[in-house]
Amino acid sequence: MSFEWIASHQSAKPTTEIPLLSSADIRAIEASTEPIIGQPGLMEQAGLAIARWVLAQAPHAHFFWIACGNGNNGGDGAEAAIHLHRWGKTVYVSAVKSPKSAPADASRAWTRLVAEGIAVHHEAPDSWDVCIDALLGIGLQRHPEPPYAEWIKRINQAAKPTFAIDVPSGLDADTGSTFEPVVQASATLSLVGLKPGLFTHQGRDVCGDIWLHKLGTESTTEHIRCTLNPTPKPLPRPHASHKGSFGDVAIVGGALGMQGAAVLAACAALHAGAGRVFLAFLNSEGLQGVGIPPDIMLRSPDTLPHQGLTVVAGCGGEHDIGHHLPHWLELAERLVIDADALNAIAIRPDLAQALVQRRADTTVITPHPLEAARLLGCKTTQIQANRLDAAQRLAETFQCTVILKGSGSVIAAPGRKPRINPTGNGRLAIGGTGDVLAGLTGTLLSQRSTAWEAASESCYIHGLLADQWPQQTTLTASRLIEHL
Ligand SMILES: NC(=O)C1=CN([C@@H]2O[C@H](COP(=O)(O)OP(=O)(O)OC[C@H]3O[C@@H](n4cnc5c(N)ncnc54)[C@H](O)[C@@H]3O)[C@@H](O)[C@H]2O)[C@@H](O)CC1
Ligand SMILES: Nc1ncnc2c1ncn2[C@@H]1O[C@H](COP(=O)(O)OP(=O)(O)O)[C@@H](O)[C@H]1O
Ligand SMILES: [K+]
Repeated sequence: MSFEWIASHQSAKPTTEIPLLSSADIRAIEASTEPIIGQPGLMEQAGLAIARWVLAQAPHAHFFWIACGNGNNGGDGAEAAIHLHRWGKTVYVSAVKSPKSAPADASRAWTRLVAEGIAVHHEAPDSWDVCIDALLGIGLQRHPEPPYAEWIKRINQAAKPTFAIDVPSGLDADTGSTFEPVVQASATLSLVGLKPGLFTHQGRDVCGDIWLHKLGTESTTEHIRCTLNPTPKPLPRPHASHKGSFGDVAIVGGALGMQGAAVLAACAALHAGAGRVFLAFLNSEGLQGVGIPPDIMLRSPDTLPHQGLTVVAGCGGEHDIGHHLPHWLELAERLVIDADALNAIAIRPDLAQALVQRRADTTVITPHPLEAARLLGCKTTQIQANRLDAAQRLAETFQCTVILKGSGSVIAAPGRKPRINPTGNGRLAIGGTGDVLAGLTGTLLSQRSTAWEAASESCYIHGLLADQWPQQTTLTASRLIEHL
C-alpha cells in the first residue's frame, strides 16, 4: 500500500504525465478488479488507507467526527472509523440515513462497524478535533440535500482540520464545478485515481493538499480522461547557434488606446528568448509613454517578413485585427491567436474556415472562458460547467491547439487527450497576464516542433512564475515578464 503526495496549496509540479480519471473510468476499473478470496475488498483497503492517512496528518487528535453519506463514500468512512476505534481514538460516526439503505459494500461496512460496538448517530456532534468528510464522493448528482447540506455547513463553520475522502463533498469530480454548499477540505485523499475536478475550475479552491492511494488498482490508457500537464524540460541553447536559431516572432495588435497589450506580448516574447521580436501596431497614434525596449523591431503590419515567422495576433486588436487576419491565417508559418482576433473569428465564418484549413499543429488559440463561449456560440457558464469538453470541442471545431485559460487551464488538440495545467493561481487574475501568455506561447511555438508542446510548456511556465512569486510583492503583467 502506498500514498502519493500530489499537490500542495492547490498547485502541483508533476515530473511525469499523471493520469486523471473520470467517474466512469473509476467505476470501470472497480468493475474489472477481481476480488481475491480471503483478501480485503476495495472498500476495506480504502478504510485502512484513510485511517492511516488521517492519523499521519493529525497524529495528536483524539475526537474524530466521521460524517458519512448514504453511498459507498459513507462506506469508506465506516471502514476508516473501525480502524481509528481499534487504535484507541474516540470516533463519533454520523450517518445521514439508516445504513440499511446503503449499497452492498457499504452495507457490509456498516454491519462490521456495529459489530465493533461503535454507535451510529444521526446528528452532528457539538465539537470535534478532526472531521473525516465521507458524505459524498463520485456519486454526487445535485446540490447536497438536508442533512448533507447542514453538516457541510457545520464542517466549514467549525474550521477544524477536515479530511475529504475521494473528493470534498459537493465537488463534481469530473468537471471541478461545485454545488452549494461544498466542503472546504484541509486535504483530500483521492482513491483509485486522481479526478479532473480536483485540478480545474472551482475544484482547486476546496481540496487542500491532494493525495492519492490507488488501492492496488492499475489504470490503462483507455481509462484515462486527461492528464496533468507535466513539468517541461528546458530546451538546450547550444554554443553553435545564432539569432536565427531561436525563432522570429511578430506581434500584430495594439489598436488605438490598446497598444500596451501588444507591448506586453512583445516583451514576453523577447524575455522568453526569441531570436528576434517584431512589433507591428495596428495603430501607432499616441504611443508616447509606452516603453518599448530597443531590442524590439518596430514594423508596420504590411512590412513584416513572412518566411519562418511566428505571428501572435490579437493582443489589443479591437476591430482592426479583423482586416489583417485573412492574410496571417493563410501565410503565417506558425500562429497564436488571442483576444480580439478570437472575437473576430467568432463572428466571421470566412475567418473560422481559414483557421480550420491551416496546416496541422501550427496554431494555438488562447481563449478565456468568455472568448471560448463566443467561439462556440454558448454561454460562459456552459464553458465553465465542463472545461475539458469545451476545450476539446474548440480543438475539434477549429482544428488547432487550444489553451482554455482560467484556474486549471485546459490544453486540448484534435485527437489527443487534454491536459490540465497544475500551475498558476489567483494572482494571475489581473489585466495583461493573458498578453504575456500569448507572447510566451509565440516564442515557444517558434522553437518547439509542435503547437501541442509549445502550448503545454507555455501554460506551465506562466503559472509557475505566479506560484513562485514572492508573497509580499504585487504581481503585475510587466513584472511577470521580467521573471521569464
Ligand atoms: N467505485 C469504486 O471503485 C470505489 C468507490 N469507493 C468510494 O465510493 C464512492 C462512490 O460511491 P457511490 O457511487 O455510492 O456514490 P456516493 O457515496 O458518492 O454517493 C451516492 C449516494 O448519494 C446520493 N446523492 C448524490 N448526490 C446527492 C446530493 N446532492 N444530496 C444528497 N444525496 C445525494 C445518491 O442518491 C446515492 O445514494 C467513491 O467516491 C469512493 O469514496 C471506494 O470504496 C473505493 C472504490
Ligand atoms: N484564478 C486564476 N488562477 C490561475 N490562473 C489564472 C487565474 N485567473 C487568471 N489566470 C490566468 O491569467 C491569464 C489571464 O488571461 P486573460 O483573461 O486573457 O487576461 P488579459 O486579457 O487581461 O491579459 C491566463 O493565463 C489565465 O489562465
Ligand atoms: K467526500
